Amino acid sequence: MTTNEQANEQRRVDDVVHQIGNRIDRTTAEYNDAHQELRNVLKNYSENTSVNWFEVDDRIETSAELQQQRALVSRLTENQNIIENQLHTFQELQKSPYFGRIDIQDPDEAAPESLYIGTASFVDDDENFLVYDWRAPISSIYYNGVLGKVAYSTPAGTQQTDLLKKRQFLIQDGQIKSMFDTNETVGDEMLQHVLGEQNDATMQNIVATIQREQNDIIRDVHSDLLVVQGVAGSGKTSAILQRIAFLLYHSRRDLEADQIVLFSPNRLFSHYISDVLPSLGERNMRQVTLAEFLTQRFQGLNVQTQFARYESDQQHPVNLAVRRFQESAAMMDAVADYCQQCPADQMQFTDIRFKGRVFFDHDEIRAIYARYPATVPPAERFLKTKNVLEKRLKHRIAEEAQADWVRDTIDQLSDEDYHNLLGAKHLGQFEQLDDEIDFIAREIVRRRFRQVDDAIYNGYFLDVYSQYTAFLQQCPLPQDVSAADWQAIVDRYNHDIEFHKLALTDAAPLLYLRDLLTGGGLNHQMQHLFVDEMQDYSIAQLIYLQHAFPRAKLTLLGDSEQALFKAVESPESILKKLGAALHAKHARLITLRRSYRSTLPITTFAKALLPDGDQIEAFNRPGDLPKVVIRYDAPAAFKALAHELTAELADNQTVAILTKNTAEAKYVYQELHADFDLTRLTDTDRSLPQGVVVLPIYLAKGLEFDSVIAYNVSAENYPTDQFTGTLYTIASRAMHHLTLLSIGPVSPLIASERIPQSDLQIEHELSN
Ligand SMILES: Nc1ncnc2c1ncn2[C@@H]1O[C@H](COP(=O)(O)OP(=O)(O)OP(=O)(O)O)[C@@H](O)[C@H]1O
Repeated sequence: MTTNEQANEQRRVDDVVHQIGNRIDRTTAEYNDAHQELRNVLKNYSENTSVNWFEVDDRIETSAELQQQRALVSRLTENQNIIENQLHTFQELQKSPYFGRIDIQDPDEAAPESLYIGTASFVDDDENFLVYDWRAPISSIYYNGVLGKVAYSTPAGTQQTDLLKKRQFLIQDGQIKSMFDTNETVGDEMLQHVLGEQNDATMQNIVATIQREQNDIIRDVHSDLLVVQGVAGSGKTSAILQRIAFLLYHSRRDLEADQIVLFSPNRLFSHYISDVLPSLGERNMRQVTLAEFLTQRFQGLNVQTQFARYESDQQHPVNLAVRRFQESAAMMDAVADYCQQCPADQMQFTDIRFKGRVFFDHDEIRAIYARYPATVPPAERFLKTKNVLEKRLKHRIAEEAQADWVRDTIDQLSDEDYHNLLGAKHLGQFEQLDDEIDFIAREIVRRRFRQVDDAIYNGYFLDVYSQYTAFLQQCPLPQDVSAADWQAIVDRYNHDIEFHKLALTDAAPLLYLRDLLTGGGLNHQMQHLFVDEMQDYSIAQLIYLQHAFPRAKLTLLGDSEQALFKAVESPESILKKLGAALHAKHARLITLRRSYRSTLPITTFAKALLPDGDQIEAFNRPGDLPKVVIRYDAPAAFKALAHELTAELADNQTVAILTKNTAEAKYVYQELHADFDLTRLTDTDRSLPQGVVVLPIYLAKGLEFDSVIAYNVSAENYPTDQFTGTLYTIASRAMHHLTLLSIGPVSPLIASERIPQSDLQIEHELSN
């Protein structure tokens, strides 16, 4: 690239930055006006709320006026927020207005045109696009096309053009730091630069360097089930976030950020990714972990977390055949069949009680339920039963309203209470005073019986926990599960429930059973459901999530090699299984094989841990070989660990010691915290502190660190290939440096012929 050319480009950058600066001035003035207007209205509002609270008629009038003012406040606040967002977008653009340029020659145009692409559009006062949003239809050429004839989709159909030039820029604070012309989709030079940077504790957007396969994930608007299987560090999480930004742009009118939900692996991760969408001018989607979701659905029960189960699996043998069945689509089908045919006499109805006495007897409830034929779906029968109970409750209220205690209560009501009970009804609305008194009487009784009303509304008259036991008792079992093993599961479930506990494996089938029988649990608002680290979810859980969010399109992302909780599966078999279980109409699998996170030596080592690791393509970023440090007792090991830590801290911003489980993390913390600024992270932590962190690997899922020290990769600690996924996940968290500390002989997974010694630096101290 000639310096002349760079000077021309810099002149354009200067001009665009100048125009953005002018726009910022104007927008700031607009913002100040909007802010002042809002303040005036708010002042007026707070003055109004302190008057006229004594006379009922005045109160009603005041309330109408207040409602009008509240609507005005909300409109002005929204307006102020919009201007504030615009301002923020312009301020970001001013620093780095764009990262790409494409020159195209449209068939019906005389001359070629240069288009510049950035994180948002910028249009000058004459309606010229000085910068195109990276999500605009034309921008897809930048990510997908190689020079020559290219096509791109627009709302009006596919368009053709000739791509003459593709240029990438790195612009910081208005200055071009580097620029390259490329024929590739997005050239490696730029990626080298971006990936070589240090980690700054939160994830960055990748819009300047999105790769072709990632772009397919981001721009897919047709699939109802999109499964992404990508190796560690291949940009799955990045792709989800840019996909959300794309979807919000693409469906601006009918999709809001809070109609998108992401199931994330842990709370640290939620925080780690929280800056990406705002950096693209979008609001964050909803985020929830599986544990949070289940806790919310099972209020009052202590549901086992994935982490607790992982820890417990390491200590107690697991009956794999039973576990496989409990987590399968067959189990969920069995639940659905059971609910569909469950006769009234097997429904576990319970009494609705009030003040220690039976208000509605369970046999009365059963008789109502039994009125409706078995052809009516169970949730509908349940709803009809609720309606009948509501009617009967109304009747009981009317009867009770005649009781003496009610009349006595009315006599003692203050004016204020009387008006409160009248609620929206105006004084004098009733023709007879008796009617008004009757109304008040029923209102008093209704409030007294609210608990019964709530019990009916919430369907508390069905004991879903015993119903689940009844289901388990009759559940058809696969051949490899014996009746005795199954009975042990039923007993354990009953025992747990008694202590308000629930095993993770029971959560999805139990929720499914509850929803199918009672008709609750559905969220029709969500339009997109994303599940990251899907390999840690059972098919049963995914089926439940799809059931719970019936309108949502699904994007599931994972890496079966990183399965800490179960065995590895091939992407194709996963898609087949999911497509069938989730009844997808348009299922699509995208496989990402190129790993971007780690240096070449780290990825080379990590992939060699896996039997089929040669499918992983390492990005060619140079770096030091992973270092294996072997010591033969704990004191020597901690001395070495302290030494390594000091060295790593000198060169890196984020250093993590990753362990196999919580017990190890606690131990490492005990040994080191006196000498280092060290934080042990647990599943309640939400953000990554400065200094060194120590945490079990399952809490580091989805995260990355400049330097990783894997604690105790000895043969004793990682004896068999059951731990391959754990070790691979640990190694693949490292961006620039990886150290493997072993106390005693190193794991056979590392001392394997698949890993040539030349791929490692080995520091071996013989015991004396
Ligand atoms: N196209 C890209 N341009 C620049 N950086 C990228 C690109 N794709 C991925 N990266 C970077 O690679 C790293 C790994 O990405 P990400 O965390 O999205 O991968 P992942 O597949 O979700 O990883 P894992 O499954 O191991 O958690 C991040 O630092 C991300 O910014």
